[in-house]
Amino acid sequence: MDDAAYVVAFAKAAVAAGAVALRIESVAYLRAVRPAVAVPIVGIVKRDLDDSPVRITPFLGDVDALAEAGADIIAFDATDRTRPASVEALAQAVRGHGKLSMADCSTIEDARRAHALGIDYLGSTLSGYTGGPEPTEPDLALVAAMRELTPNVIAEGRIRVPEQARAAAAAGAHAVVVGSAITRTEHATAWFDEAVREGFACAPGASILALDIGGTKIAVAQVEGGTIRREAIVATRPADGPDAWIAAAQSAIADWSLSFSGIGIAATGVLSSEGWYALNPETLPIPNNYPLVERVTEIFGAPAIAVNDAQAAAWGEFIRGGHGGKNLVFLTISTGIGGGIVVNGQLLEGLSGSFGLLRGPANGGGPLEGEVSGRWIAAEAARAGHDCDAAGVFKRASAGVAWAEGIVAQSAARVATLCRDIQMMLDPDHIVIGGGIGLASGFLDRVRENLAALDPRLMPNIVPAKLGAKAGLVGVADVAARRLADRKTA
Ligand SMILES: CC(=O)N[C@H](C=O)[C@@H](O)[C@H](O)[C@H](O)COP(=O)(O)O
Repeated sequence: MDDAAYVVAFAKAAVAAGAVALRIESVAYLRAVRPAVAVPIVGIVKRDLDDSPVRITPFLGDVDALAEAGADIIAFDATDRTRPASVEALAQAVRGHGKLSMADCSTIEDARRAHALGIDYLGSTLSGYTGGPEPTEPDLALVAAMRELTPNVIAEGRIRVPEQARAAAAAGAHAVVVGSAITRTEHATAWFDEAVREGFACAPGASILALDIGGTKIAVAQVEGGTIRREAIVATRPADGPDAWIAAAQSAIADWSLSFSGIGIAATGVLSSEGWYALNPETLPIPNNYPLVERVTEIFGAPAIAVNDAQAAAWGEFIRGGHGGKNLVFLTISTGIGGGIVVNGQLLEGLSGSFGLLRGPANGGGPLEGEVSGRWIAAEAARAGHDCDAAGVFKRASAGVAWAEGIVAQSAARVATLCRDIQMMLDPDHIVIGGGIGLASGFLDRVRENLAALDPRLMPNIVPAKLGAKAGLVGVADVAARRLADRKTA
């Protein structure tokens, strides 16, 4: 598309569609376009310099050439970086030709300086291009901040779809520049290509192998488009170590003739860029920083990703639980308490959602899960002289046995406090509760009863989990499909 004939054709098409001005790069293209359209033209020259990162109209001579070629407005880099000509000198040169000036800014500080120099238009052009990773969205916050300085704000950079152009205008832009989405057809085509590939990975036919490695069992499933096609479960033998756990998963599916595009691993503990490690080695004694993703990739021969099991389950409930909304907190209350948080449709990872490790209310500041979970319920029963597990305590509580009711009530009250605190911190649309204790008969009702006196506006919306033990498999398969598709197109 880098050809004067195409540039002229794009220019005419833009004007025919309603564009009130054009931004044209290079003196040659400006000369070609000038006689073809009647609208004002913002002219720039782009250069790659050895001794300066400034690319847009760096030299005073560029200003002269653009003015001569018929630009009405001349734009130049207005960032505070090493440069051949100062912003002030460029602005003066533009003024000297009787033209209007546009400052291509990267920050509000650039804009302030440019405005103080009397530059006519402030553009958000260079936001995101002066270091660090390139953002994907337009910088509308900068547009809005510049609008506080002057109404002559031009929104520019990464405006790809009409909705973003509308939002830029609504944020206070006087004009909106759309570049690549219109003229770099090779880029626009690549965006669609990427989106389609991402879709393929989540499509009904795409198979993901999902592993859910917990303290007592390992579930392996073939997941297609969010549906579990087959599943196998093997016991985790904690003492054997991770190589053996992976080998057990592999032998569990030895007779599946299966091809899959990727692997998602949901696992207890923390999955960090350094590897896999246990927060609570009692659940599973994971050696520190075990390279789980690398080993699984090697052994199964397909690309893998890994996510904490409760976080994977949170994602599974978010995408398939039918709860609605964009924000959700998931709690699984069983032998311990796991959790996951989805904010604005994004899953939080790392340590987030380690609700079981919050400080409990009892003396000593021990972890909350040690004062709520199934293990605690059974231990409380034993302390009271009754030999039964958590399920037995629940059975007796439902039958109205006072000591059992007391234990369940205490656990539910602590979960209620946790839900209240979560609501205050994150204000999620739903708090989804799963796990053997969380879903035990009457437990959620008791949690809600404890919150009955709360101001209704602060009341958490507590709902039961829908996917049960499958949530982690479904969730991690989806995370894998998305990430692996991203990787393919990166
Ligand atoms: C950073 C930089 O060099 N921007 C340049 C400025 O002229 C152009 O490459 C961009 O295409 C233009 O700003 C429009 O933005 P987008 O193509 O994202 O709609």
